[in-house]
Formats: sequence, structure tokens, C-alpha cells
Amino acid sequence: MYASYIPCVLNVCNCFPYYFECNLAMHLQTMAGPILLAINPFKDVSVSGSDVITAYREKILDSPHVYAVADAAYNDMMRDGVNQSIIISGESGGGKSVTAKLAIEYLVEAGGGNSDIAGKILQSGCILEAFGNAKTSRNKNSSRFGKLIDIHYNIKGIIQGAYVHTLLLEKSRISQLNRSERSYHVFYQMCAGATSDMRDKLNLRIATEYKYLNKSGCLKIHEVDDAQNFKKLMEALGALGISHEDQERIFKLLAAILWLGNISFEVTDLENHVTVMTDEASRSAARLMGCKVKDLSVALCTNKNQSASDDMVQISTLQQAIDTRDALAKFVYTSLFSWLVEAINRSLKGNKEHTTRSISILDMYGFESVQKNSLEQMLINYADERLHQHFVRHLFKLEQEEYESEGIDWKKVEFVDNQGCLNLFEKKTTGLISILDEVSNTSEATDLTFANKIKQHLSSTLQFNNEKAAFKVRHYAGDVQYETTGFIEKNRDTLQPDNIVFLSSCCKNFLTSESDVSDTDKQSVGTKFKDQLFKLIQRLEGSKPHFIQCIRPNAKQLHGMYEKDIVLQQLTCSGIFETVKMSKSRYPKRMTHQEFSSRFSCLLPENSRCHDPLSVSVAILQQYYIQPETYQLGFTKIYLRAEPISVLEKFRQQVMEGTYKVQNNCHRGRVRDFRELMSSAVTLQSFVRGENTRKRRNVVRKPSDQVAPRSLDHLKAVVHIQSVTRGWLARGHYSHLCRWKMSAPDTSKTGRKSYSKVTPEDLPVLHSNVEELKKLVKKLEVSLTQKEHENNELKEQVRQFEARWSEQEVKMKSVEETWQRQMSSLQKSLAAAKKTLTADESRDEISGTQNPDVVDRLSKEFEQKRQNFDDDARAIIGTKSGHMSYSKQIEEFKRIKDRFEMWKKEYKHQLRETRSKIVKGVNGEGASDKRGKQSWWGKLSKRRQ
Ligand SMILES: Nc1ncnc2c1ncn2[C@@H]1O[C@H](COP(=O)(O)OP(=O)(O)OP(=O)(O)O)[C@@H](O)[C@H]1O
Repeated sequence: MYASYIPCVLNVCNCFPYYFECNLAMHLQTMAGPILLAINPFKDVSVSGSDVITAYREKILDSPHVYAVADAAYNDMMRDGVNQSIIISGESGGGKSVTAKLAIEYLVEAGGGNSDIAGKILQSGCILEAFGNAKTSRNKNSSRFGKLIDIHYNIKGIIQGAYVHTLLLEKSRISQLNRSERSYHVFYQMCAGATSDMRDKLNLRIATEYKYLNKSGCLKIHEVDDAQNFKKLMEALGALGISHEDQERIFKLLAAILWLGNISFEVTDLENHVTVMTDEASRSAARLMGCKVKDLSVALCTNKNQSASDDMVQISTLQQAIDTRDALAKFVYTSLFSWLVEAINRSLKGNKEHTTRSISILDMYGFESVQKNSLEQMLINYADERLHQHFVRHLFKLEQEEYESEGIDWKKVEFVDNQGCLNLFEKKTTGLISILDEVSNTSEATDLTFANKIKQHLSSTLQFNNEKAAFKVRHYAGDVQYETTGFIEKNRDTLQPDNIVFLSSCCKNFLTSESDVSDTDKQSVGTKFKDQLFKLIQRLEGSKPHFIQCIRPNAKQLHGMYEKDIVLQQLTCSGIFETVKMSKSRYPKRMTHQEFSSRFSCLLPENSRCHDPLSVSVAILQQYYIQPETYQLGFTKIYLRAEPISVLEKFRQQVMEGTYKVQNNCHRGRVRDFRELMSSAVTLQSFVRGENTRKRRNVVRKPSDQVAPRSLDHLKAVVHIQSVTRGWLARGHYSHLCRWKMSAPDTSKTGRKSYSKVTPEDLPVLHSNVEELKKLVKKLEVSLTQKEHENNELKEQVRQFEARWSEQEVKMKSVEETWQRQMSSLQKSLAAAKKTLTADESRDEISGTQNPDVVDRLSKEFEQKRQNFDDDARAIIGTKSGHMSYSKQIEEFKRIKDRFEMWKKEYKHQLRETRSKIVKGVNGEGASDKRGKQSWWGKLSKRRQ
């Protein structure tokens, strides 16, 4: 659906400017490839707030919006476990800070909404805005510092804490203001909103009475209520846990800065040497800073000549004193700002141990070009270039390089690379920052020296304006001319060491950070800024970026006005057209074959999953009919357009839901099994308890029953009787309690204890009842302990009993087996005897000697006995689960065995006799027959004896 917006954006810029004009009634947001374009409506158009957040979270809304970008970042973090960043760029006044605020609002809500940390994160924005934002000619609420907020989450995506990184606050604004601009909001808020008590303590006046505020001719902002905002600021300071004492100190220093600006100097000699005028301004400033007027005067009106070998102290000239005063004011303010950022970070630290990933939101000062651009503008625009390079690198360079190295069929998209402009700033020795540092380190150097030096080194890249000692830089966002006046002083930004010592003694609470003091000695402003910027970009490099480009629809900050050229210029400079071109053919989703196959292999039948990741990936794509033009297979990764990935994700979701359901059912089954096991254990325990009780009460039972196990039915009956008995006892106890309650005071109606019915005569009865109850409780406790002890003993008995049981079972089995073996062996012997006898019969028939009766009788006897023994043995086995104990059964078996042995002996004897009779009868008939008869007998005798 985003694709439908892209041609609109292109048309807007070329042929259909009315499209934007029509849509300015609302906060138009649209996608240009992977970038969200957010057009500043310059009016609250109410497409934000908790309802809209919910709609995006629940996917009821999915149209392009900053909430959709934040949602994608959050979901990507949760799914891939990778840190994310939302990079918001655009010109000053484009709406970056408002957009960042909306993104934070969403991310806070997604990460658990109402937690303490979430509230603090939102409140910290109010403090940073009051102390770091100001009205400029381009924006009534311009951020004068760079800001990166990391929101930390745990593995479940719940907010754990946050950290605010800041980048160089524009300090010149404290003492110098351009026409119609304001200093930092907090000064105006304090002057408008302080309570009378606070005013007295701070000797506070209205803003017009302070020179640092009134010189620009702008004290109020249309539709902005400073007093109301002061209340919000105080609330936020409280919410962040900044103590009352610290708050007082903060406002004291702010008031001191304002009074410092009002300090004037008196010329004391012809050489223009000065001293501080002792008036309300100097007295107030000294009191608020916690020093004497005399010390403040020394700090402002003397300087050490460091070039002289003896560090000679000199009286300052008027200009020197003014510069020192302003430098002190700026130093105090920036130290205060750093202290506040540290305090905010302490408060947002939260639960660092559980932090696993984060989302960073970058809101930098936007590209700006004012009437007289100085070092501040140069650094702001340099930061903007660095950020643009990050954008170019991720959206054009890295992606295209990757397609090439992965062997993807790809037509290269040309883009404007701003690396050249970056080199102009960053190059060692010949870059603007290096040259500025080099010149600043020379004590005699002036701004003109700097101008000449850059002319010498960079004449081929820069255009120069000799009249203004200015140079022009061709930025990606437009040409800017910088006037070198003030560059060296601003870059050095040094305070006299004596002044640092002085400040440390009076506002030490806010100069805790060693870096405040030492860095000013070591690093120039330019180098420090460059280093901080590098660290920031490094942080961003370690995360997956989501880009938002803010567009300023007109220069007048008016709602409903569209200036085509301004918009077109912003779209062109920010590389939106190349991005759109690229997004037509790019593959927004890429995964290694390993990642792809392990994520989606659940969509394949089990037997197809064991192949290599590439084959699995191909199988998945084929199985789900993914169109070949929507993906490409690289050497190590698979590249996909948006549609196939959403199709596969949908299928995966269905499979996962199904799996969870099955798992839940299994889990429920296991719980059921466990319950059954529990109830069996309870049954067994109650049986054992019953047995134990019977033993204790000497219930007389048949000797065989004493060790015999109960049958299942018997057990059930016992348990049933027990439960009925327990129920009966419980009912009895309950009615006893009821009777007791009837006699106790009535509390049911009033809900309170009413003792009105208790007469003095009742008291002894009640006391004795209570005593009785106490005794009863004690007794019960003792018997409970006993029972527990007994229970343990019983458990042990059961365990032993079970062990004996299984032992007996093994024995029984072996007796049974022996019995079976003997019977079958006898059967075999008899069968052999029968066979031989039959052969003998036939021979007897032939010879006339017959013994059929004897053999028949023997055979019948054998059958009869076998039947008897079998029946007896079965009868014993049949009683196994009935009423006979195992030992009894074994005894019976032994008895049968003895009988069997006796019979066997007798039978053998009979067999032998019969044999000898037969042998005698047939003696003369042949030796071979005799051998034949002996052979079966021999075998039988061998086996049986
Ligand atoms: N989404 C929005 N809804 C309503 N008004 C907005 C919105 N975005 C910006 N504005 C208006 O535009 C002004 C400038 O916006 P913002 O301060 O966010 O710009 P910026 O890009 O951060 O500027 P800078 O770089 O100077 O800090 C805001 O003060 C506000 O009045």
C-alpha cells in the first residue's frame, strides 16, 4: 500500500503541487520506499495520542505514520533480537523533535506503558526542551543540542530504563541573540512562572529587565504560555527525583546568569582598565553564586598574561571584562545543562542488569542557514552531513555493494554521495576542523589567519568572500556562507584557569564532572564535537536503522501553506528520488539461508527439514508458490520483497498457534495424570493409616489377613468408610462450631463486634471457653505432629511392604515355572513310553503275548494325576489376587510339589515293574527290540533322576 504513495510524492514535486496543498489539512505522512516522509502541519491535527497508538499496535491502522515506524522498530527488535534506531532528519523547523516525541510515546507504550520509567522518560523531554530549546528565526522551539535517546528493554520487551546522549549545546545563545530570537526557554519560564517566595529569594524580575534576554526584541512566543510551561517544568523536575535543594540551586544559578548579564563596568584609567560597578546586578549575581562582590570583580576584571614567564596578573580592559563575564555565564549554563543530563540519566537508569536490547531515537539539530552563519552553524551543518552519510551508506552504498557481492541480478542506482563534503570537514591536517584547531593553538592567531589558511589549503573546493572574510560550503542540503569572525574564540572556548578555580569554589555542585574543567583545556570545541559525533554514529551503526525525513512545507511556519520550491528542494537534497527509484527494485527483507530455513522450516513436513539450509529455503519457496520475481537467492542470503515475507509469516503464525494449542493439551493431560497419581497416593496413605489404627486398637483379624495385601475392592471399601467417617466427624465439628457461634457475640449485622449482649456473668464462661479452645488447639497441634510422624513411619512401612511383595512375586513365578517344566517333561516321557508300548503291543499281537491292560491303566493314571495336579496348581494361582497371601500360596505349592514327587516316585516304580514284566514276556523275541525299549527308558531315567 505504501507504493501507492510514492508516485504521489513524485507527482507532487513535479506536476501536481495541489496534492500536498489538499492534504495539508491533515498531518500528511507517506512512505518513500523504506523512508517515512512526515510533513509538518504546523498545527495540532490530532492524529496522535493513546487511541491512535492502540490502533497501530493492534494493526487496526497501518497507514504511513511515525507510530507505524516505531511499531516496526519494536517488532523487529522483538523478532530478531537486534538493536534498532529511528533516525529523524530534516531541516530546522521540519518537525523532528515533535516526531521524536511521538516515536518515544509509542515505544514507551509498547514497552509496558505505565511503568515509573516510562513516565520519567516522557517527563525528561520537558526538562531537556526547557533548558536546550529556544526560539530561532526558523523555529519557535528549535533544539539547540543534538539528542540520542536509548530506550532499554528486557527480553520480554518491557522497558527497563533509558539513556540520553547529548551533543554540544549552542552556548553563544546565552549572551548573544539575533533579532527576533530568544535565549533558552527556561529563563522566560522562570521569569513568568516563579512563585513570589522564589522571586524574593532570587531577586527575580520580569524578562524585559535582563540584558541577556531583552536585546533581541523578542520576549514572548505567539500562543506559548511560559508561566504554564514553568509549572510543567517543576512537575517534571520532581518526577525525575531532583531534590528540592537541587532545584533551588538550579534556579539560583539561572538567576545568577541573568544578573551577570546586567553587570556593568567602570573605566578606571586612560588605558581603559575597568572594575565592576557595585550595584544591584553585581550584588545579586555574587549572592546567588555564593561569593563576595569583591571576588566576582577580581574574577571578571583581571587576567593572567600567560605568555609572560611570571604569570603576571593584569587589569582587564572593558572588552576583556565583558568577554570574561559572558564566558563565565556560558560556562555556568553549559555545566548546569550537563549536570541536568547526568541527573536525568541517573533517574532513568532503571534495571540495567535485565536490559538485553534497545531502540535509539536520534533527534539532531537540523540543517540551517541564517543571515550570519558562524561556528555553531558550521558544526550543526557538519553533523547534518554526517547523518546524511549514514543514510546514504545504509540505503544506497551498503545495499548495492551487498547485492553485487552476493551475485544478485541488480541494475545499479546512481546517487549523490556527500562523502566529499564530509572530507572537507574531517580530513586530517587539511580539513576545516583540523585547520581551525591548528590556528586556534597559535596564541597570536586571529580569525583572519584562519580565513587565509583555509584559502591556502582549500581554494579548489571552497568559494571565498574576501570582504567578509567568509567561505562558502556546498552542503548536500544547500550552499552556506560562513563568516569567520569569532571562529577562533569560539573554538578555543577557554576560561582563565583562575576563573575555573573561582567557579569551582562557588558553584561546585554543578561542576562535579571533571570533564567540565579539564576538557576545556585539552580539546577545542570543533574536535570535541567531532569526537562526540563519531561516538554517536558508531552507536547507530550497531543497530538496524529506520529513517524518517521531516519536511517543512513553508518558511513562515504557517499551517495550510505549501511552498513548492522549498519542498522540492528538501526532497531533492535528502535523496528521496533516488530512494524511490531504488525501492522499486530493492529487496527490503534479507536473511541468511540458515536464518530463513530455521524460521520457516516449520512450514514443511518433518522429513524435508533435514537437508542443507539452501535446499530447505528453496523447498519452502516452492511449497508456498512464492513468485520467482519476488525473491532472489544470493550466495549466503535470500533477498525478498515485502509480499512474500508477509505471506510466509502469516502461515508461520498459524502453524505456531496450532503447536501452542497441542502443547497446551499435552500439558493439561500431564496435569490430569499427576492428579490421578495424587489421588492414588492418598488412597494408599489412607489404607496404611487405617491399617496402623487397627493395629493400635488391637482389632483382631485372621492370621492370614495380618500381612496380606487388600484387594482393590477391599481398599476402595476402606477408603470409602474412612471418607464417610471423616465427613461425619467434620459435620459434628461444624455443628459444634455453630453452637459455639450462637453463644458468641453477634457481629453479622453491623459488621463490627458487638458485645452488647454479653453480661458480666457471661465473662467467666467466655474466658473458660477461650481457654478450652486454646487447649484444644494445642492438643490438635501436638496430635498433628504425631500424625505426621506416624505418616512418615507408615510410608516407610508401605515401601518395605512393596519391596517384600515384589520379592514374593519373583519367587512365585519361579515356582510356577518349575512346576510347568516338570509337568511338560513328564508328559513328554509318558508320550514316549506310550509310543514304545504301542509298538510292543503290535509285536505282542504277532507273538501272542499282550499287555494292553497294564499300559492303559498306567496311561489313565498319568492323565488322571496330571489333571489333578494341574487343577490344584490353578486353584492356588486363582487365589493370588483373592484371599490367600503369597506366603500361603507358596506353602501350598510346596505341598503339591511334595505330593507330586511322591507320586512321581511311585509312578516310576510302576513303570519299571511294568517294563520288567513286558521285558520278561518278550525276552526271547530279539535283542534289537530290547535295545529299543531301553532307549526310551534310558532317556527318561537320565532326565528324571
Ligand atoms: N506533527 C506536528 N503536529 C503539529 N505541529 C507540529 C508537528 N511537527 C512540528 N510541528 C510544529 O512545528 C514546530 C517545529 O517542529 P520541531 O521543533 O519538531 O522542528 P525540528 O525539526 O525539531 O527543528 P530544529 O531542528 O530547529 O530543532 C513545532 O514547534 C510545532 O509547532
